Amino acid sequence: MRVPRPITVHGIRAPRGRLMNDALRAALSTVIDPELRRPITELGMVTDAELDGTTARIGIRLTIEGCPLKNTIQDDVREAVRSVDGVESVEIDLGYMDAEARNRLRDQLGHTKTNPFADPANLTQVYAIVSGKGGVGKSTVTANIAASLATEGLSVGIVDADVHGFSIPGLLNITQPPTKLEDMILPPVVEVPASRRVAAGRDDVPGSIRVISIGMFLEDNRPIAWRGPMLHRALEQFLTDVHFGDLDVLLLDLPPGTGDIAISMSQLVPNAGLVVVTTPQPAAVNVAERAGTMSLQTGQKVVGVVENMAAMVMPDGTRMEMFGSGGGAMLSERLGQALDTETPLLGSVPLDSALREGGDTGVPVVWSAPDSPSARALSDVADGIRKQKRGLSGRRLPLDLS
Ligand SMILES: Nc1ncnc2c1ncn2[C@@H]1O[C@H](COP(=O)(O)OP(=O)(O)OP(=O)(O)O)[C@@H](O)[C@H]1O
Repeated sequence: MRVPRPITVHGIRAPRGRLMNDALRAALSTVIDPELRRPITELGMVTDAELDGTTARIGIRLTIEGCPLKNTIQDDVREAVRSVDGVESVEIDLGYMDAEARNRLRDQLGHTKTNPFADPANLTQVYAIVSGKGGVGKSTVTANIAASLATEGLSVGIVDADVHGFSIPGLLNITQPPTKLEDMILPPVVEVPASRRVAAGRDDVPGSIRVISIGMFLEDNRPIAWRGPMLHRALEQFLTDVHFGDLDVLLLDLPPGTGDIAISMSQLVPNAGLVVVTTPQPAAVNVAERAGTMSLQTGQKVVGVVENMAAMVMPDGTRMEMFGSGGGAMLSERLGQALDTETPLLGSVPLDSALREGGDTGVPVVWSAPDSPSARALSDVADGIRKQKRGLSGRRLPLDLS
């Protein structure tokens, strides 16, 4: 029987110095690491790619042992390699990077262990979603703004630093823990569902959401009793140790109120704009106003107000104002006067069972029921945020004044 000869190999060397098969390597370059969002061939993860008869032998080196995405990467590798002419079976030799390789990778990613968002030249738009009191829907609004922006093809990050009510992982159905790569943390990534990407005409530019949450670092569901300095350190670590890559937008979900973490945030991310969430109730507006006017002390900008849990339109056309009405407009006006700047009402999100269900199932309503009244209002809020111009405060301007 004639044994097929291995296909000729050209040029490219694997990390161990072996020559790789061009066609297999080209196929492998379409496999994207789910966390790092780059082709595995660029990340030093492919150690071998040989065609032995009709069997493709692929060497893969994962970043860490117990990598939570091991199966996904192997499946993607198999699928990509099977598409190459002449391949009938795929054998994967799985290994792991040593500390040196991981450090090289960290350097290649440009992770500097500094807080990139404090750099005035950083181009990421940063917004803190704040509220005067708990339970007004701040986290739900955050998750949906992120989902809506990602649907438009943006790369979005969320820092969930709401120590007392961290809920972002549940709202986005994230069960995968972050990956630790030496002193760098890779956050789990949530992809926009294919159907939503296609509907938004963004199939070619897939957006994503990278999430880090205080809840990912706690055992069990124990309550956290942290004092200010610990909260400060946690937020600082999220901003320095987590590798978010190049983000278009970073959203910070902070505990409600005007406590220590709000002050820490203003020190760690001075350029962050504030989005103040309130319900339509006058009592909620008073406390939300205090959260907004904190910006007078911190020097941050309030970019707008979101009214949540607004009137629900019933099947007979009547409006059910469970929490009253007018709070959003009132807060927008009061903050505008107090801060002497425009603080628009970015949207009024009605009470909607589709929104609550989306939160319970981990699929934001802008994805699960995009035509529902709450999803439409939340998409408008995201549009309003997207149109914000990044503040020039603290940024270097291209002027030569010498
Ligand atoms: N417009 C809405 N319609 C129906 N349910 C809503 C709406 N907004 C929020 N909810 C529900 O209200 C509850 C509280 O929302 P969420 O956890 O987002 O509030 P929060 O302000 O982040 O609270 P905390 O700061 O205490 O964590 C959740 O169960 C959520 O599903």
